[in-house]
Amino acid sequence: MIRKHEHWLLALVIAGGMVLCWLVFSRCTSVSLNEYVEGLTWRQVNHQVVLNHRLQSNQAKLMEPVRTDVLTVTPWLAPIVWEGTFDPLVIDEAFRSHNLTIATTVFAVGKYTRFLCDFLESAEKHFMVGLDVHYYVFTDLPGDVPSNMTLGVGRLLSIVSVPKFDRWQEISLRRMELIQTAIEDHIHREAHYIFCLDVDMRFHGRVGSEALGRLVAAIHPWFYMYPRSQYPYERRAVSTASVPQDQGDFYYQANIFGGVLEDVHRLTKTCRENLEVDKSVGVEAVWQEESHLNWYLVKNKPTKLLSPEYVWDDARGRATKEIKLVRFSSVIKNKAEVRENP
Ligand SMILES: CC(=O)N[C@H]1[C@@H](OP(=O)(O)OP(=O)(O)OC[C@H]2O[C@@H](n3ccc(=O)[nH]c3=O)[C@H](O)[C@@H]2O)O[C@H](CO)[C@H](O)[C@@H]1O
Ligand SMILES: [Mn+2]
Repeated sequence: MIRKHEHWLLALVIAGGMVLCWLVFSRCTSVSLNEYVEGLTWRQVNHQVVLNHRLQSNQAKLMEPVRTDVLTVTPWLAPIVWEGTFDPLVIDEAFRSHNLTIATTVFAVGKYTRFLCDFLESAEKHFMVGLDVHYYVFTDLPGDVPSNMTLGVGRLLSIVSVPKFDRWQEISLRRMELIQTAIEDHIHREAHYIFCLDVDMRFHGRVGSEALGRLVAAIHPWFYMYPRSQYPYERRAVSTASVPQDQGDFYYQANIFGGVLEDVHRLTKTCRENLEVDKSVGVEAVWQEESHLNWYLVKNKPTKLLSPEYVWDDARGRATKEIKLVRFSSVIKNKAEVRENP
């Protein structure tokens, strides 16, 4: 009787040991996976503003705000960049000596390759002029990427081959996954900052170092005058992108977002994971990856916001009086003709 009892005890100890080993092993593998991602080495960014002793901006006067018609700082003390809030000479001088490389991702899949020429030509005139820019063109049609474009000094273009998905929504939302993977594969070694841009866009004015920050997003040109309850966030609780009526600060447009590699990597990884959870239950958020981006930015506040000057829409017509300068805007496109599906 006692012997039988001992056998049971032994079996119990062995089983317990096996469970313990499995727990330790599975923890080790998950830790090492996390470490792989966290172990990426990010290029350090120097945030000091050091100016040439001869260069001074006009004196800023505390009692004379430069813009009284718009909000220039958020409740969490992030600046909102508008014309008049910065001195381009001072900002450029402050960043010039840091030898920065700005990775710039742009997707041109299927018929969207037709937008590349104007996009790149205008970017060469206005986007991060004076800094090193490395464009990464993600496309399924490498032969359609303009090859005769002369890029400025310090500016490079690489082509990243990607598959074409059947639906435009899928092409658009898969960008989160493809950007995450590209950062892990090589971009983390190659750049200090990254900007992720739509291709059906054109630059009209300066988008320079004033737009650099840890985590940067642009305020959507169609919704900034509305209360948060009217923002087109995903509202269905079944989606991981769901935002309740009483939350949210601004509605951001996904046509331009960026920041330092580490922060943008975390953003794309989280959005990609949430997009996959949604997909597994057959849900697609109302504005695809833009809904997920907005959900992320409700929780993780951007450190710098770009006013709608930085993401205008030609379809809105002439800019309103608070927009002193349209810098970057969506071109009008025939959606039915250019997209894969309605
Ligand atoms: C006014 C409006 O309706 N805005 C929404 C619409 O923006 P957009 O109309 O700006 O979406 P879009 O058609 O420009 O697609 C986004 C980007 O994906 C790439 N692309 C897309 C399709 C394709 O066949 N090939 C290709 O390369 C390309 O870089 C393009 O710029 O859709 C987005 C979908 O995420 C967002 O929800 C926007 O809020
Ligand atoms: Mn677009």
